[in-house]
This record gives sequence, structure tokens and C-alpha cells, in this order.
Amino acid sequence: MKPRPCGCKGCRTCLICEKFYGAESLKLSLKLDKNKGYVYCPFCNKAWPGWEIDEYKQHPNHSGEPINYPGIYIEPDFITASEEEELIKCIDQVPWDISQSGRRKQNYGPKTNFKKKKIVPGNFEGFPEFSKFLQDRFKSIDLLRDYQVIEQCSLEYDPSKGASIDPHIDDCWIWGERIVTVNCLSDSVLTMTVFKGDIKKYNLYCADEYYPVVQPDGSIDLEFINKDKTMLDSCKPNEEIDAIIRIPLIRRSIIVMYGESRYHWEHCILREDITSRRVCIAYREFTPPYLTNGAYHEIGNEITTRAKKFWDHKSKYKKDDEIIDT
Ligand SMILES: O=C(O)CCC(=O)C(=O)O
Ligand SMILES: [Fe+2]
Repeated sequence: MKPRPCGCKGCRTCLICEKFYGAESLKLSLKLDKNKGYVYCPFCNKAWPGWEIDEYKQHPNHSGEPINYPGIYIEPDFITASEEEELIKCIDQVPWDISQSGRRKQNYGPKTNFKKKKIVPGNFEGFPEFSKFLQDRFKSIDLLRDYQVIEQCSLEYDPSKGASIDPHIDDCWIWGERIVTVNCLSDSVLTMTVFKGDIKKYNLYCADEYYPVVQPDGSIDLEFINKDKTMLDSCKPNEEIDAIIRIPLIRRSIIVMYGESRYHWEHCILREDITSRRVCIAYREFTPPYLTNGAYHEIGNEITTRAKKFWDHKSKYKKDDEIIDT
């Protein structure tokens, strides 16, 4: 199916194109068995049987037999209500780009081609100043030691568009182990399903060519002293699991996905889990080959230098506003 004016391509759909183009039949309706559900509790870091996300609020009075689910870090009150309000005000002063599955986005980062594994700086000149406090605050989280943001992307999910994100793993050729997200405006759920597909998909095989950043004890090794097992191998699920893990994306919280959850599970956001407008800011770092001493450190360094810059969105988007206003 051709790209549609709503922004959807291929098998991706939103409420708009489903109504207008009758694309509903194309939608691989995500048939998930809710009986396989486990709700991740950010307070005890265990996943408890259930589907409804509010179940984590029962902590410490959970019921059933919990399972461990490695590779998730959640800090509930990462930003305050007033910081959130100011942040969203500024984000909405920047034009949104239409994206897929009913989402809109604002992307800051180098130009990447995951298929050809090509990266160029393009017009990337860093990030809006109003979002700098978030990156500065990463320094308060041990798991984010030496985290250099390379890509920052604001994503908007609007329930009236039936917004969602299909199951996927973030690219493993260019994006590093720690995927960071700051959640704003409403609570939602990240639904995790185990990935048993081809390692060519998502460039997962690349993660068999570098080493883990996050160590078993949670410490950070960016000198890659531990070459015991490759990234992909070091975090394989050890049992035959048949579970769907539901992770709370709490308003104003920060979540870090790494290790097993990052490399061996697909993540998605179901349409039914977007109940009011949600905006998140997603962050990505480079894979080891693009860091100091890596095989591609030259292009890596050039892009990293640009990623240390911040600019004023008001002067950058002034012209657009003036045109609209006159
Ligand atoms: O909205 C989210 O929290 C997830 C977004 C995501 O998975 C992505 O941008 O790759
Ligand atoms: Fe993702």
C-alpha cells in the first residue's frame, strides 16, 4: 500500500487511514494472549501475573508467582509537574513532523540508513536548549554513566488518531545498549514480547560484534574490558519463557531499557494503552564501533561533537511563526 497523507506506510495504519482507505483489513491485528501477561513492578523489579497495568500499584501486596525480568530501570519522578508543563510548552513551539501509526515526531540526530548501514551528520547541529536539563539530569543515574546522547526524538501519541507503535527492536548497528525514554502527559504501557526471529532483522547480528556496556553488577564498562561474551550473547534469556511483559510508562518517569529487554524482546505500545495525549522524549547513544577507539570513531567523533551543542528554539523557528502570524 502506498504512503498515505496521514503518514502511514506499508502495513502501518492509524484510525485515519483505516476509516478513509478501509485499511483495517491490512492491519495484522496484534493478537496477544492476555493470560500470558506479567506486569512489571518498578518498586520490586519483578513481573507479577496479570495484564492490567494498575496492578503494580498493589506493591508490596502482589499476588501470584513473580518472574525476574532483567534490563529495565525505572525512576518514577524524574521530572516535576512544572518542569513537565514548561517542557511540553516548548516542544509544542516547534513544528511536529507526521510519522507512522498515528504518531507525530520531532527528531534531532544524524541521518541514518539502517539497511545500507550509512550514517552522515546531515544538518544535525545538536538539541533544543529547553531539553538540556533532562540530559544534564542523566548524570544523577549510575546506569547512565558517560551516556552521550546522539539522537533525541520527541514522539506524540494521540488517542483520536489511534496512535501506537508496532513491535520492534531499535536498530543495533548504530544505536547502543542503553535506550532512554522520558514519559510525559499521561501514563502508558510498554508491551514486551520475546523475539525469536532472524538476527538480520534490526541488524541484531551487529550486537554479536561488540561487547556489553552494562555489566552484570550494573556498573558501566565503556573501555570494554569485559570481552567475555558479545553484547547479544551476554544477555540471552536462559529459560524457555512464554510471557508477555507489561511495563508501566509512568507520567514524568524515566525508563532505561538495556541488556535482555533491549536485545531479545520486541517492544510495542498498543493502541488501547493510549488513553490521552502522550508525549515522550526518546534518547539513543552510539554503538561501540562509533565511540573513541572504535573502528568508525572518525565519523563518530564528528557527530559526537555536534551532539554536544544546544540551540535556542525561539530564534530558530521565529521565521516560521512570523509567516504564520502575518
Ligand atoms: O513511545 C515509546 O515509549 C517507545 C518509542 C519507541 O519504541 C521508539 O521510538 O523506538
Ligand atoms: Fe523503540
